[in-house]
Amino acid sequence: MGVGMTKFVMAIDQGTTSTRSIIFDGTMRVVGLGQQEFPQSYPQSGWVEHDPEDIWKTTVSTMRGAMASAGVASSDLAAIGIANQRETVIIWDREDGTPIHPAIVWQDRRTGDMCERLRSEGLEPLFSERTGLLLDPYFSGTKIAWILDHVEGARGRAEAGKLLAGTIDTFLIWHLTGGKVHATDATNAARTLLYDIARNRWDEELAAILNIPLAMMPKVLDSADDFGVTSRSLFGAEIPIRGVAGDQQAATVGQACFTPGMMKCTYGTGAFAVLNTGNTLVRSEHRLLSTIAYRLNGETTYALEGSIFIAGAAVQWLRDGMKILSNAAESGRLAARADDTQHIYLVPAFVGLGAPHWDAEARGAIFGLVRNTGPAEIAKAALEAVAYQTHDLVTAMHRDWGGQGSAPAEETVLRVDGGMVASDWTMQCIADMLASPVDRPTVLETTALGAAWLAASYAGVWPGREEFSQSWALERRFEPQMDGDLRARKLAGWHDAVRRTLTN
Ligand SMILES: Nc1ncnc2c1ncn2[C@@H]1O[C@H](COP(=O)(O)OP(=O)(O)O)[C@@H](O)[C@H]1O
Ligand SMILES: O=P(O)(O)OC[C@H](O)CO
Repeated sequence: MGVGMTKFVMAIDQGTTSTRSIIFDGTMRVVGLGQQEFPQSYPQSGWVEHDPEDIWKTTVSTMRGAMASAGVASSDLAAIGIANQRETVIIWDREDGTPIHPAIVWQDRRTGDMCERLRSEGLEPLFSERTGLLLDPYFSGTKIAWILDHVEGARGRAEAGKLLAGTIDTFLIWHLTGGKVHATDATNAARTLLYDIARNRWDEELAAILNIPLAMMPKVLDSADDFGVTSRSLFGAEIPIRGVAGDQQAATVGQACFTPGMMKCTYGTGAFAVLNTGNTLVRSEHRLLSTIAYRLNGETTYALEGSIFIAGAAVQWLRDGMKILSNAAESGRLAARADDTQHIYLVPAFVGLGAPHWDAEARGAIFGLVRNTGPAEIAKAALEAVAYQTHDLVTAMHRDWGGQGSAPAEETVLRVDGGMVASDWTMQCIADMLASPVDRPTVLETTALGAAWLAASYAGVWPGREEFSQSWALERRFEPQMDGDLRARKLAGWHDAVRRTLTN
């Protein structure tokens, strides 16, 4: 590769439990990786925080680690793409960058009362109409309001223009550019409860209701755009930041779900199903979210999203909390030898339930325990819960999408990715519950790949949409095998268990 022809691209995947930086070469192959976990903080029941310093430090050190492992210098990188855990917010001082509070993480439930109050004032339809979201503590807006309400003097400083707010992408861009750029992309803005997704602009009325000065919010750019360059003091060279998207939207891009009706689901800590609805903003009648899949060249592509808060996290709980697994992979082996005559249902409402129930107060439950229930049956129930919830989301999507007179989503298969798709047992179970195929691609780093493609296509070093879509390759298709009656019985048992868990 000659001078000036560098095609290496770095993706930063700043996730809930770890930060990863991955370098791809010009043929879109992974050539270097840096990964670091960081601590989670649970200061009160239902609260989840991250230390912004951990997020920043793991980002820089994994970027350096990825360059070292690939043997690539900063000057060899054509562009950086950022994918981030969404909704998590940080507020910091405009002058010196100091955060005024720990990051409040997407899973955090502390603004449940605020959401309840806004709902009781009849405001949910307004928020929903403008933002495509619901009044749930999951989203950023009430978290920002909470910090402004609880940190002394914060609202005054925000009104005076002294504080900046942002989701994790914005926080990283600000620091990477040495405080020069305060920006986000449309997919991240779409998760704040402050952004009008039809008009593509911050909404003054919603900001006024939440008492958030819009001056503290970042400029909103396309998902592939000019987000500035990294400051020379960090890595030697100035590396252009050219792609940004929330991690689930980045995975949608990485899975090449560019055609309306295509759908992916990412199974990590939680699970997030995203259905591309093209340039149609589909309003869900089944409590799914309407959101932005990506915005390219000023053109918005919309999506329907179903969000499950606990997927792989239930496996982590079995491993670290209950100590009935020595590693995550053991869950599938245990499930495979569970006693089939037992009907155990685990409703993983550890932080409430997301779509389609949106019950912030619900907490987890296990039903159907008998005298000889053991680790195998519990592990099976935890994995099945992921499949049942996927079924509920995908069913709701079919109804919403079919109702628009578009090609039925039933005709498309579900593309899957995320740490949990390593589990063949779980993937088969999902295909069985959906009664439709599940496709696992060869590249499982789809979130990073999507962020890299956004940046690299903007920088002109990777192919465009068509060629990129054709490079998507199937590793394994899971075909449904379960008898229809058994499936119906199991789903009925699940729905009964959920009913008994809900508080609303
Ligand atoms: N073989 C497996 N079987 C079941 N769950 C798994 C397996 N491997 C990983 N996981 C789960 O996947 C999750 C990690 O996925 P990852 O995509 O890295 O998560 P995140 O991006 O949310 O931090 C963990 O919660 C882990 O329990
Ligand atoms: O960090 P992940 O991969 O679990 O993703 C978190 C989501 O973006 C939350 O909305």
